[in-house]
Amino acid sequence: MTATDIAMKHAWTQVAAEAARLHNTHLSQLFATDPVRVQSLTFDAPHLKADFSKQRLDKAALATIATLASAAQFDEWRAKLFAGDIVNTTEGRAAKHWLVRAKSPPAEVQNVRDRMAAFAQRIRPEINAIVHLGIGGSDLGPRLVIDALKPLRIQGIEVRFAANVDGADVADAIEGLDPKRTLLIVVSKTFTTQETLANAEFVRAWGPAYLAGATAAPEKAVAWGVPAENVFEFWDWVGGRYSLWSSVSLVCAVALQEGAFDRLLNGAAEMDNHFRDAPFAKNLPAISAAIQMWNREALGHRTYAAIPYAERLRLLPGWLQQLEMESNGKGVTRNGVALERAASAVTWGAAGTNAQHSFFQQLHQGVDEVPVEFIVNAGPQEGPPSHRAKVFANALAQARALMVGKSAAQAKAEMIAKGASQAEAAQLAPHRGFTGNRASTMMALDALSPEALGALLAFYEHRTFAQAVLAGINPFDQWGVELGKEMANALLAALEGGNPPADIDPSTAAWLRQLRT
Ligand SMILES: O=P(O)(O)OC[C@H]1O[C@H](O)[C@H](O)[C@@H](O)[C@@H]1O
Repeated sequence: MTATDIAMKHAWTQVAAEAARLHNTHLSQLFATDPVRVQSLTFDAPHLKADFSKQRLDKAALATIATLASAAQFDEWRAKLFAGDIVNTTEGRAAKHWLVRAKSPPAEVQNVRDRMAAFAQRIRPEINAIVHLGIGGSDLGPRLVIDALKPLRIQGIEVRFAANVDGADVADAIEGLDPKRTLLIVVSKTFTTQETLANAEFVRAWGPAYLAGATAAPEKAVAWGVPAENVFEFWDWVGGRYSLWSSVSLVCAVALQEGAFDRLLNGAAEMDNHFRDAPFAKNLPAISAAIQMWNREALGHRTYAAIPYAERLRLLPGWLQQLEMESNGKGVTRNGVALERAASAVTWGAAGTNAQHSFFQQLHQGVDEVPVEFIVNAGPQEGPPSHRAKVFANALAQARALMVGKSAAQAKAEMIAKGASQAEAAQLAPHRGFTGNRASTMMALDALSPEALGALLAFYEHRTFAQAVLAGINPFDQWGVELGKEMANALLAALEGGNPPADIDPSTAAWLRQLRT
């Protein structure tokens, strides 16, 4: 065991003791004993405010997690990230996604930005549609940004995305478009991804007039047929799920109004400065990481739900899912030692208020507690002005209901007051009671501007990194996706008429026989 491992083990004993102290404390009680709880557990960062007062922890618990952060060498790892040191140790790479959005980037980054802007200006008058093909990190980020910033979209340019290798996706993507006025953008860091290349072959054969690519393997894109002048590079030091700031978002540079993409980068850079410079105790991504870790590793909540109460952020949970689960869904420490506790929870969610009418039932009355992260847009909103208060009322009500609940006795009394008989009320009370005491965070963006969106997404990137540091893992590799890819290649050959692999198991063999084309 290294000295760091020993220090972290010791700090964990203290964190676990704090968790045991607070395990049976009702959230409402925490407010009763601390009149300044809201102020002391609300944190600000550029464009973003977060209130953690409805989480099951107090200042003492947070201070204990801070000792874990120093045992885990949080300051040192953060410095390494921003120094461009090799933090992705299994692949021998830096993780410099922050450099791609820097205010004064190096020449190679600025050069691509300038080429993207020039390309955007040149191509806009020629097209009325863009088909963006990519998957995972080459899809989820730009898809979210295009959806979130719809009011800033250029009129007259339709944007379609396809990722899935189920042909329905790409068939939908070109449906009704005029190839003579369509720009196809093929996005793949490696330019080897089966799904993206299969979709790209199909759309290229359909005959789009314009073709561009975004990749960290420009020679492969050119060999595939993208004109060299339309290949926009990014670099192996930008992880796929951290890449939306790069040429991966060429679609945003073209389809959003002039300057919007730069504003997104600027907002992210503001969050970078905050994360880089603020001490742990005032650092929003770091504190939020500590709370994520507290919920997962100290209190044992296996999942959490991210619920944006903003329709324009409806794609946020999907993007966040890849970011967090592909980064921190790991089983060993940086040194390859099996983890004693999980490094991250299952991330899932959907936009409110829709989510209230589908799965919130379980959040309120299911046996397992699922911490919820609410995100609201406190700035101007689109559509009918009277809707604004309704969105906020619902978000606040859900968070409050999760916390305060309603006892069976209270439910019974309410029913009797409304005229139910004693027997009927007694029978229904257990069904109509809520345990409450369920944790949530309330976060607010100052607007749904490109800057605020950039800051929010960068906040999540840094939180993911900070959580990885607290868990002692490498968040920048994804070896777990490789095995399935290798097997898919072998099975594809068998499905297309070749022999099944010699070591095939009986179940897969039976399915191969059934599904063979
Ligand atoms: O951008 P690409 O090289 O096509 O990769 C697309 C995606 O596929 C891989 O399987 C990885 O798991 C993702 O991290 C990546 O974003």
